[in-house]
Amino acid sequence: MELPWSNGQPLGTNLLALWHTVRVPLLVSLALTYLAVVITSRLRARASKSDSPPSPSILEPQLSAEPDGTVPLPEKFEADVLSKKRRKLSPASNRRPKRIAGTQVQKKKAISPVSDGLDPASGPAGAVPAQSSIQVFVFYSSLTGSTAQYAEKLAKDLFSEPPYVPTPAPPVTDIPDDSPAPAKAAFLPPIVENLDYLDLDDYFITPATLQTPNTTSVYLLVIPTYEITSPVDAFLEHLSETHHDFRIDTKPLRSLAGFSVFGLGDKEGWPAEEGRGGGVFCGQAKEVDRWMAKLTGGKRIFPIGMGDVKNDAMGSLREWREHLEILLRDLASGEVIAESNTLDSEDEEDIDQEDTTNNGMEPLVDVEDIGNSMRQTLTTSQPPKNTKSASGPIAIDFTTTSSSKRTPKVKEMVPKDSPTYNSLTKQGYTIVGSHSGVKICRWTKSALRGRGSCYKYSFYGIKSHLCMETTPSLSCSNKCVFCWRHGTNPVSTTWNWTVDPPDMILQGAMDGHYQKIKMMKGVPGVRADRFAEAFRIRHCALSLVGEPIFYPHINEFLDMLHSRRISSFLVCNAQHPDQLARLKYVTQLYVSIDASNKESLRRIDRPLHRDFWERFMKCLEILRAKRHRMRTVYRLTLVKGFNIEEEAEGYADLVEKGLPAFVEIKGVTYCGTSTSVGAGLSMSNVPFYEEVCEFVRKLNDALGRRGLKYGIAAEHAHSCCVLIASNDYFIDGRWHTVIHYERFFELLETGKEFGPLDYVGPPTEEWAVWGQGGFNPADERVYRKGKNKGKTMQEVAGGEAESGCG
Ligand SMILES: Cc1cc2nc3c(=O)[nH]c(=O)nc-3n(C[C@H](O)[C@H](O)[C@H](O)COP(=O)(O)O)c2cc1C
Ligand code: SF4
Repeated sequence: MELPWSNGQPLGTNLLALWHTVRVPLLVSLALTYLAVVITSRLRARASKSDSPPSPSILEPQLSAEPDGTVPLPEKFEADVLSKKRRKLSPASNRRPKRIAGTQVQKKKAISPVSDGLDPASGPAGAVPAQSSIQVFVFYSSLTGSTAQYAEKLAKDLFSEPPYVPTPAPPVTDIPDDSPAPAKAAFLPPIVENLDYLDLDDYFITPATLQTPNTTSVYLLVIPTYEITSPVDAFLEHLSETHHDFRIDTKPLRSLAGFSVFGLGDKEGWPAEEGRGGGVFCGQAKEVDRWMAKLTGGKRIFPIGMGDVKNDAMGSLREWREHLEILLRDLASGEVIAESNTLDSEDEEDIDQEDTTNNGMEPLVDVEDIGNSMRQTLTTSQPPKNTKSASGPIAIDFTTTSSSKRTPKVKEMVPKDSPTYNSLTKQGYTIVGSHSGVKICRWTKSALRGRGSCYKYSFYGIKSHLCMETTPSLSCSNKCVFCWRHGTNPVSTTWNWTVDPPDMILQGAMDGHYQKIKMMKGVPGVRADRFAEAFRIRHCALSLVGEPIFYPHINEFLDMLHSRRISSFLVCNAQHPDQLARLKYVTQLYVSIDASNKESLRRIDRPLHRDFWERFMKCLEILRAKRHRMRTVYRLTLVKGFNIEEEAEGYADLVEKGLPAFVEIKGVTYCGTSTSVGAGLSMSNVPFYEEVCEFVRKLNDALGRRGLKYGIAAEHAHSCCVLIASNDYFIDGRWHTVIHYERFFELLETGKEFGPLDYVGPPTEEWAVWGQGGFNPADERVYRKGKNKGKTMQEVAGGEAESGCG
């Protein structure tokens, strides 16, 4: 076929010619058309985007329209998003109802800032008004100070962050909403309380009452566990006694809004998880949880949490708090009042039965399962899946490791396999039996080398290399800030351990002492004559650490010492009037007077007894009565910033009360333990000798003003110690502070009554009287080099010096 415009050429040739003719205009027009299409579509897209509602994926669960057209945003967006958005909206758009796209949720909730802001008054206008208040109390107990920090942190962080939502709400309509409910009650700022010093009756027999009307309380308890006796034991005992006291309602704390417990423990040291009590990881916190469930009638807001102090306990506390906050918010909304945990009498029996039949074992919920178990707890009246009973304690393991090792219950005060035992032996103590200790003092070593004895030689004639320092009770009822016990010794108000016989303790202590003396034989400078003498103990200082008077057979122990012609100094902490009253003869009887008034004593001695001041005063009365039978001494340990300033008059009043024969005043020895550091003690609290002397003069003047006949008798500047003595010991124009030891034993052997002035020794050495320094010229004085020169031996001695009350 031939085409009209083919000019007789073949078809291919003609088509090619045609393409060459039209190609340029054609390609240009195609490109222009494409450009026009792209630009139009982009402009459309931009225009349509500016009209779209917010992305459902971000705001969907929390948003819905308000009648006034504003949008109640979830709290975490409130600060930044809400203000920006409201600023953007024109008045016209404000009047128009806003269309919100997304899945409809079951309940619309917008938490009022009042429920999260801690002060209702600080809530912005338009916030849901608070009808009542909830007071959160954060209680803690602490032996070495760390739990105090966790408790403070908990109180500080509570509600400080946006609400935590465990899982994002799935896009279905029939599940409960995790977002916070409107608050009906406002949270007042949390109050932190130390259980160790609280009058427990005021908080745990009846709930703490506040003056504020319509206020209910929530108790959060942060509890460490101790295998040894600790203040937690006293708290547990109080809870148990309250529950069993027939005069008190068995659920006296039922009007609390709720409680929850967080335990702190050391999983590496105490890996056992089953059961409760000391020796088990967080075992005592579990006990507290159980008692609180009983006393409140099951008002457990959230299951017990646990933190391993060696494995991110702060992180565990944070997780626990975040979950707890959800339930606290719900509590504030009035929707959930721990009702699934409410106990009836059958439940209580179950718990009691569980104690005996199940060996106290509790199911653990893994941290990953918290969301699920919580959801179940909140939404159904059934117990959570992994738990045996919602009414029993539900332990949540916020730590990651696990172990099945069991630790046996402790019956002895310091068992051989305990950390206390290890810690004490590392510090150089020899543990005798299960509750006694002996340690060679740095002054004993010094005397063996001819470098001087301690103040006891200057004041009373005791040679340090003939002195044994020991205690029949490593436990004490104080937690003095300057104590050397490194915070690991048992503390208790009563003796509740097995008791070793006195002869065994004495023999063990002497063996331990001689063993340590033997180890000195190779030490350069040890004098042969003194080394030989040292194997005949002539004096026993019952001080060291702990409370010797605590030992039930202390009188027999003293008798044994005296029958071996070993004199005795006994230092007690003025907290055990009954034992003090029962005490028979001591060569010299001391009470530690660490402060002149109640508040100062509480701060410095941190006593466990709630009636510590009454006990203290009673002991002074007893001492006053005993002054006719034996030499009595007040031991003052001066701590700068704690008990020196403005206290001379107060101390003078105490001297007037007890009329001791002597007042020994010494500067504190800085031990630098974490406990003392935790209590705010540093080298700056150690007074210089001049400061001690200045205080002594003030005290002496104050005594004079009261008409009390005392004088400054002797000094031992080397150990920062000064002696004030009753004028009874100023005989024939000279001080007679030295003891006639042989006479003391003879008097004892007569079996007749005698008094302290019957065994007064020779005059105080001239070099020891006040103003002469107190260093025996027969000894070699050694000064240390370097920056410590000029400070007292006590300051530079570090861990080698005598104990806080020794
Ligand atoms: C002597 C001693 C005994 C302890 N016994 C236990 C125990 O039985 N179970 C446990 O979980 N933790 C035990 N711990 C670890 C403490 O509970 C943990 O260190 C806690 O943080 C101490 O709190 P605090 O510093 O406030 O006293 C023990 C610690 C010490 C020093
Ligand atoms: S210094 Fe003495 S009284 Fe004070 S806690 Fe230590 S052992 Fe007890």
